[in-house]
Amino acid sequence: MPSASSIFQAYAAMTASVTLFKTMLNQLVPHQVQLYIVTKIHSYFHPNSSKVTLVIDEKDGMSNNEVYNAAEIYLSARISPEFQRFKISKRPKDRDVNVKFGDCGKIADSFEDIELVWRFVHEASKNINPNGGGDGGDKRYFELSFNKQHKDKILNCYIPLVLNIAKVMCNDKKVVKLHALRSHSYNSITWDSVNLEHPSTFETIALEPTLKKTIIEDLDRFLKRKEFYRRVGKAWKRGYLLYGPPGTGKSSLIAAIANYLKFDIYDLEFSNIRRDSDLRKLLLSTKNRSILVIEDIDCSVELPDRTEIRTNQSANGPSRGHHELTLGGLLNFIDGLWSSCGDERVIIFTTNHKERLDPALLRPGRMDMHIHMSYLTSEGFKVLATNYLEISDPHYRGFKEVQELIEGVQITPAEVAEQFMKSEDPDVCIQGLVKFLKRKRTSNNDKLEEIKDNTTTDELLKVKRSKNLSFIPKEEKICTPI
Ligand SMILES: Nc1ncnc2c1ncn2[C@@H]1O[C@H](COP(=O)(O)OP(=O)(O)OP(=O)(O)O)[C@@H](O)[C@H]1O
Ligand SMILES: [Mg+2]
Repeated sequence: MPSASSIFQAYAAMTASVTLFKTMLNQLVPHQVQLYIVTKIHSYFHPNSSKVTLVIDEKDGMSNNEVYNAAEIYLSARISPEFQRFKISKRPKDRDVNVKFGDCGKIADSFEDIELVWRFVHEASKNINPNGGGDGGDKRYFELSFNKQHKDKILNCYIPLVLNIAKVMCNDKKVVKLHALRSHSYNSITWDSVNLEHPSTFETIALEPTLKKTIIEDLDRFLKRKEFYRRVGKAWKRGYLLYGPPGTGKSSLIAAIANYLKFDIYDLEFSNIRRDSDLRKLLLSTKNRSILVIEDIDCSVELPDRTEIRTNQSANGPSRGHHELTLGGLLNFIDGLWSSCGDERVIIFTTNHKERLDPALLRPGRMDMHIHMSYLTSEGFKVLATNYLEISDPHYRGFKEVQELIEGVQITPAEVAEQFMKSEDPDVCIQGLVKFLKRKRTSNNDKLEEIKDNTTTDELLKVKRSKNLSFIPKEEKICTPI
């Protein structure tokens, strides 16, 4: 049996050699390398420490954390049937039920062969609110764990992918909103919103097929060109001017565009706005991915143009008129300030009288595309017959006669829609439309005869145009991308 003194001697010798080894190691091996070796040895005995965990809090200070929101949406599509517990909710304005990954354990995911585990954590606040629940100080976060060596790839590729997938999923579910102006008693004006229930889509709208195709392609191109707009230093916005007689589908086209893009509509009614400063405030509070609509721009409000304002101001001092809103103020936003602080904006003006518009609004570069919404054509009639009467057979009885009549009479889609609403029997509707078209043709002929007796040929032509009488060849639908 070894004596206590021999044990002590052996221990002293070992301590001395460890100290000597340490000194030599410190002299021979740099500190960084030593650390690496120690970490490697440690991770061999503790394999879990090769994992890293990202914590994604619900809030970042006062603001929402976009990564948290995206993770919530992304993971909702990955809830597998074996989960026994998850959350569902539906807010009044939601279209569908939302499924959320709640206290249901872990969700495994993979990205380029990297294994990932998501975990949802909810820490209830200890302070009890008398109205029920916590005091609002509950903490919610996601934990995302994976092997440390993939940290850069996860941060630079996987997280952006989650954000993008969530954006697309959100867009699919998105309920398009219509924002309209609301005046308050204390002289301020704000946006008020409702769900856009307008059912108009590119399938239901009666338009020349080529015009429809051109508009859809233009919108698609616009959405794809974020980088292009950045490169050429232009604001990422697109302007459309829709012009044509009442009832030809200008407002319906706006709703179809909104439903297609899933963009909210901001309906800017000029008569409610007094000053440029109000206009600026309202426009700055609109969101990206939205459509700003100004209907009937020619008669919305008497917008004095820039030269008028300058002349009035030099003659009478600064204008203190009731309406201090100027065309310049509006144009500044379209071209200047607002364009540079908003992304994915569409601006649509409508008018029944393009010729009355201020040339400043029409000059190239301001409205990218001028779209003429005109009277119904044979092709447009087929779309309406399919939508309203559910008849897609182009040889259906009565169609030939209607199409011949339509070629000689100017009739709006709204007028045809009205005829098609009169009965549930398609044959009755077609007969009613034939009679309506014949009456319209006769009354136009009578008017022309009456005018003819008292006017010269030039005047007659003018009258024909101004009254949109028949026998004038239909103007071609103009669609001018600028
Ligand atoms: N091109 C069209 N395709 C399908 N339906 C149409 C079309 N044009 C008009 N309609 C029908 O007529 C109704 C009125 O159309 P809409 O309000 O879009 O016309 P508008 O051109 O905006 O008229 P206004 O100049 O008076 O504002 C619509 O609700 C729709 O039912
Ligand atoms: Mg309209």
